[in-house]
Amino acid sequence: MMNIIDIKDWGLGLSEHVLIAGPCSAESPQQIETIAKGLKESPVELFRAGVWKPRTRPGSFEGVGVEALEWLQIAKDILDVPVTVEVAKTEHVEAALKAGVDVLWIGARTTVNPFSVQEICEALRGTDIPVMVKNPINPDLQLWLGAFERLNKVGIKKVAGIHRGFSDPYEKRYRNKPEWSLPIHLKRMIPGLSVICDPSHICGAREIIGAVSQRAINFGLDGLMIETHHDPDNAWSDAKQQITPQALKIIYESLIFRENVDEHPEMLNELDQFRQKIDLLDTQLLELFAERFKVIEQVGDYKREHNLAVYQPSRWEEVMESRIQDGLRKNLTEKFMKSLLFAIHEESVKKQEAQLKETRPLTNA
Ligand SMILES: O=C(O)C(=O)C[C@]1(C(=O)O)C=C[C@@H](O)C=C1
Repeated sequence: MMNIIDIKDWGLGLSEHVLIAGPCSAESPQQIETIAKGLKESPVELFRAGVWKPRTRPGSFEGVGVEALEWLQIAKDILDVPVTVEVAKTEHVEAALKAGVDVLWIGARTTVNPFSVQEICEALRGTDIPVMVKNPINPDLQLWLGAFERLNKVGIKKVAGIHRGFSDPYEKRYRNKPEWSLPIHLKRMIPGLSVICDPSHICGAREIIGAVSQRAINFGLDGLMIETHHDPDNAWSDAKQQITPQALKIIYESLIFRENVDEHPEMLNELDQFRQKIDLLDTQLLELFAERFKVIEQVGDYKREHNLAVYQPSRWEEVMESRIQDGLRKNLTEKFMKSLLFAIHEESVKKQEAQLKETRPLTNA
C-alpha cells in the first residue's frame, strides 16, 4: 500500500480540478512575463515551463537550461501561484530544488526508463517536494505504477499522475493516443492519487484541445495541464499544440465539471434501482461464462484423447465473425466485441492447454 498525500493537501493551494498552464518552453524573461500576465484572467493554480526539453532528434531547441529557472519567479510574482518544471536527471533535480521550484514533473520519455526514474528518486531522497509523473510513452501500466513506487520508497508522498497519451504509429487523429482506461486503472491501484490530463500532448494540434479537455473531465480526471503561449505560432517548441491565454480562458469557461454520485445520497437512491438490475445481469453473465467454460473443458478432454490442437483457427474465425456481426446487430461496438472475444478465447485455450498436460483418466470425453 502506497502512502499518498492528496494534491489538495500539498500546501500549495491546489484544488480538485487543478489547472496547470504555461509555455512548452521558457524562452526569455519577457516571454514568461507576457504569458503570466495573460493567464491572470484564468484560474491557473500552477505555472509550468519547460527548461530542459527532451527532443526526438538532435538539432531541435533543447531548452534554455538552468538560466531559465530564475525567470519562473516572474510568473510566481504575477500570478501568485507555485511553479513546476520537468526534470530528467540528477543535475536537473538539484538545480530545480536550489532555484525553489515548487513541483517537479517526470516526462513520458523518462518514466519509460526505470534507471532514469531511480536516478531522479535518489536525488529527491530526504526532500518532500511534490512530483507529477507522466505516463510512459507506451501504454504500460506497470511501468507507470513502478515510478510511483520508486518515489514512495525514497519518501516522496506528494505525487500525482499526468495522462499525456501514448505513442502509436498508426494513430492519425492524435499526436499521442489517449487511453482513458489506464488512468482509471492507475487511480484504482493507488487510492488517493490524482491524475491530471495533458491535452496538449494528446492532441498535438490546438483545434481539438477543448474537446479532449472535456473528455478528460468526463472520465473523472482531476485537472488539466495545457501549454499556453502568447504567440503560439512562433513558439520555439511544440508551436502547433500551444494556445493563447485568451483561448485557454474560453476553453476553461466552456468546460462542464461533473460530480461523483457518492457525494449525493439522494441520487444514489435513485440510481440504485438500475444498479440492482445490473447486479442481476452480471450474475447471469457470470453463470453463462462458467457454463461455457465447462463445455470448453469437455472439448479439452476430447482434444487430449484424440490428440487435437487446442487452437482451431477455422472454428475460431467462424466464432469471431458470427459473434461480431451478432454484436453489431445488438448495438455493441466492434472494438468491444473483439476485446471480449479475445479474452474469452485466451481463457479457453489456456484452460485446454493446461488440460493437455494433465494425467487424470478421461471420464466424459
Ligand atoms: O471449438 C473448439 O475447438 C473449442 O475449443 C472452442 C473454442 C471457443 O472458445 O469457442 C476455443 C478454442 C478454439 O481455438 C476454437 C474455439
